[in-house]
Amino acid sequence: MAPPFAVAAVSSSSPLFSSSSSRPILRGHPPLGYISVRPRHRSAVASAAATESAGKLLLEVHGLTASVKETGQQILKGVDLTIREGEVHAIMGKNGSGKSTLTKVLVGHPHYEVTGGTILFKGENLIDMEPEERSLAGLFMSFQAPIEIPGVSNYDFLLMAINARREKDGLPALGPLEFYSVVSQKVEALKMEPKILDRNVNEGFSGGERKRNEILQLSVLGADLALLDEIDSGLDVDALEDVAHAVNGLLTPQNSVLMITHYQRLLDLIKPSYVHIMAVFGIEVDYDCPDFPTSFCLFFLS
Ligand SMILES: Nc1ncnc2c1ncn2[C@@H]1O[C@H](COP(=O)(O)OP(=O)(O)OP(=O)(O)O)[C@@H](O)[C@H]1O
Repeated sequence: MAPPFAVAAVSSSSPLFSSSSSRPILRGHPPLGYISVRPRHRSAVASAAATESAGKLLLEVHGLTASVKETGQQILKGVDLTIREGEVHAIMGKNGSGKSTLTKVLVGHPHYEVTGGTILFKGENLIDMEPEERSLAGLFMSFQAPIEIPGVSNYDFLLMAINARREKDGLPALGPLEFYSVVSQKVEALKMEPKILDRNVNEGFSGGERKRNEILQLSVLGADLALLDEIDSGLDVDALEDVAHAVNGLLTPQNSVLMITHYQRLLDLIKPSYVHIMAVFGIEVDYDCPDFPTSFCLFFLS
């Protein structure tokens, strides 16, 4: 049976934190698998002003439930999540609480079945789209364990992927030489060896190389919403800084990032506008957090 985890967004400025101990006040038990990111305690005027100044809606998830297709085991039990353009969201929480499953469901991973709720991406029903269509619509996912593609070089893979995106956008295909000048700059920016382009996708790559390669794919393809699942795992300090620098360099007021992490060090490098925490014990805290001091997250994880 899946554990009774809940997800909430928290802020240091929240009155739910007592000033003396910085501990959150428990507010009863939210529904299992619950995620909410919308502030509940703002005044109507403050809420209206915030909505007016906020970016356009990018992702709207409501009451999402999902199961493992093969066994019918329910993993997601009613997820609500709203992401606007220009926001960086982080999800933290205990192992096995459903963080990766949520992102895999968003990209249409075939192992999972959506059993209820809605997902709108840029106003379109994401659930009706094939995984390829989701990618072409501007969704990118960096997997926790990136897969190998034997027999396909990194260079050919990236060229195919970018040309598929360009075709969808009505742009002419890039030729191999033209693309080389684009991709080699990205490789250099990520401090990767140029020969990484000639190697088969992820074949024999070290853990760190795989993670950098995921971010190389993101920087070549671009995305309206990038889902980054534990991009910090397996990276040494320098590599983490390079990867975070690359992700920060891709952020614009029009695109967004949803990152999963267990570590504060990533949040120190890629500053989140919202942090959602998979919490046990039915803690429900529900605020946005532009200046979130990430040590608060660790309280929940300890
Ligand atoms: N395809 C699957 N088959 C069986 N069980 C699955 C499958 N996918 C996910 N689960 C189960 O669902 C639960 C949530 O898994 P998930 O990987 O989403 O957790 P997580 O929060 O990302 O964990 P971690 O922090 O360890 O990466 C786990 O108990 C996991 O074993």
